[in-house]
Amino acid sequence: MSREELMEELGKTTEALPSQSVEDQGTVLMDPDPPFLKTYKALFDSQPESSDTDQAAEAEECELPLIDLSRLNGESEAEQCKRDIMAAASEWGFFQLGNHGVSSSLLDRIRELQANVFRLPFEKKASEKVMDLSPENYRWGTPRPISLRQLSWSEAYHIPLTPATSVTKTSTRHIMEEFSTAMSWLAHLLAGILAEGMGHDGTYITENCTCDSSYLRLNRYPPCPVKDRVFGLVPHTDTSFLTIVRQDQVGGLQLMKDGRWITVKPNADALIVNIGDLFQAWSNGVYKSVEHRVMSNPQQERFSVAYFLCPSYDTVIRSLAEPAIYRKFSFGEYRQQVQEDVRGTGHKVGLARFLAQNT
Ligand SMILES: C=C1C[C@]23C[C@@]1(O)CC[C@H]2[C@@]12CC[C@H](O)[C@@](C)(C(=O)O1)[C@H]2[C@@H]3C(=O)O
Ligand SMILES: O=C(O)CCC(=O)C(=O)O
Ligand SMILES: [Fe+2]
Repeated sequence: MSREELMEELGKTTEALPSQSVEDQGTVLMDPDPPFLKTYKALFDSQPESSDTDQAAEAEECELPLIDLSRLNGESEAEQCKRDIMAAASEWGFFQLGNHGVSSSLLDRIRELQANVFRLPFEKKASEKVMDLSPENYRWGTPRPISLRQLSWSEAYHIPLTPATSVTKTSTRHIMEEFSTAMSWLAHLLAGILAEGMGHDGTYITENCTCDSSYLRLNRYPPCPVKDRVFGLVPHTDTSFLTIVRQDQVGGLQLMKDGRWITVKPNADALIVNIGDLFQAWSNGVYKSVEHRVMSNPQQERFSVAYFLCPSYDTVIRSLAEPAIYRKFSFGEYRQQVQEDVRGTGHKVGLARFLAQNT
């Protein structure tokens, strides 16, 4: 969708903007960035300027295991390819996919859509439906950070993949559906291979991960003038079975490996796959949901899009093996606990809340 088409589509809603004096209007109207410095002023004023060394120090760059997915088509190579996927999920919790079959033109159209949507004025993103993305799905910063270490200098659209309610599908919805269909197919393929590695035929995943519980997350990381004091996205593990991420050339994604942060080298042709909390619990710790974060960048804005493979809320995650590390829990219970912790303490606790011996 070109910028002209987008502005045309938005033209119908521009008069809805709040009436402000010209200079305010100038500020309000055009600034796409969320008001981080203003909103979290108390934190910036009260916390020392000292930048946290582990954030300032450049983490070493690594080549994530790269899996060439076309090997699955070869008679002889398919089994080895599956073993490589299981090994990466177990030792790294992360791997990259080459020859994944998602067209680069689709990836480019998603990036272009993100650039157009996120460049709209913050006021509009926060208060109005932008194309068919509603303001409830627009997130930015962190709900109630206690310290700057808990603040994420980023904004995101969280897009549930329930079948589109609107009959007239806008071009946005088309692009989203095309992309999420491709991601869903890949995610189910990988989940099936990982489940097979656990001696299960994977139907448990495919039957429970209907598309209406998985979701897309469009991320934008605005340029950050206080780079050494905040993250683009705070360290976290994902609340999913697995996540497929496409980052752009700017880079900044880091993951924890052997107690050290390492930077994932951007590779425009590859998709990044990371194991989420639910696969770690279900596999009883065989597959690892690894902490990752995004570093803020003073000069360049960064975009990424993530697809989260999630089961329905009533699906019970029960460890396959004994003794179970985690007690069984429903995905709904898990999500609820994560949200409670994020709202209450400013960060996600995650699986540590569900250790078996806690019962
Ligand atoms: C502030 C937070 C919300 C989040 C957990 C976190 O501490 C940082 C990352 C956020 C994220 C990103 C990916 C997923 O959408 C999510 C569910 C997750 O696992 O980590 C969200 C968390 C959330 O919104 O609950
Ligand atoms: O932007 C990235 O590269 C990673 C985003 C991420 O970790 C997430 O959305 O959970
Ligand atoms: Fe993540």
